Amino acid sequence: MDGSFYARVGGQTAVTAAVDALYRVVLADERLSDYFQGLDLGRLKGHMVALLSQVLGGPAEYTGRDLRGAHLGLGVVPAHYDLVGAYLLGILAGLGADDDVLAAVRGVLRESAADVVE
Ligand code: HEM
Repeated sequence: MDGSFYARVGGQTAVTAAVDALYRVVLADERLSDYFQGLDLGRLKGHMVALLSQVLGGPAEYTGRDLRGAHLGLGVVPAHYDLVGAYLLGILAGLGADDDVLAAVRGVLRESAADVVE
C-alpha cells in the first residue's frame, strides 16, 4: 500500500488511537467480546498497531504470528469478521481517513478474510 497512506491518516498517533478505539467497541459488543476473554490485550493491541501501520505503508515492524496461525481454532464466523471490519473502517473514517485509504483497507480486509474466518 502507498506509504503516504500512513502519513495521511496521522501516523503512529492515529493508528494507536484507531486500535484503542477498535478494541473498545469490539469488547463492548457482546457478539464479539467472548473471543477475547482472558487474553493479554496489551500484547494484542501492540501487534495490531504494528500490523495496521504496515498495511497502511508505514514502518514494517509486525512480529506477531501470521493471521491464519493467530486465528486458527477461534471459530470466527463471516458475520463477526464483517462486523470487526466495519468497525475498523468506521473508526478510520472518523479519524479523517480519505476514500482512497478506506478503499485500500477494504481491499486488504477482503484479501485477509480467508485467513481469519473458519
Ligand atoms: C482483518 C481482520 C483482523 C485482523 C487484521 C486481525 C489481527 C490480529 C492480530 C495482529 C492478532 C495478534 C496475533 C499475535 O499476537 O501473534 C490477532 C489475534 C486475535 N484476533 Fe484478530 N484480527 C482480525 C480479525 C479478527 C476477528 C474478526 C476476531 C474475532 C471476532 C479476531 C479475534 C482475535 C483473537 C481472539 C486473537 C487472539 C488469539 C490468541 O492470542 O490466542 N480477530 N488478530
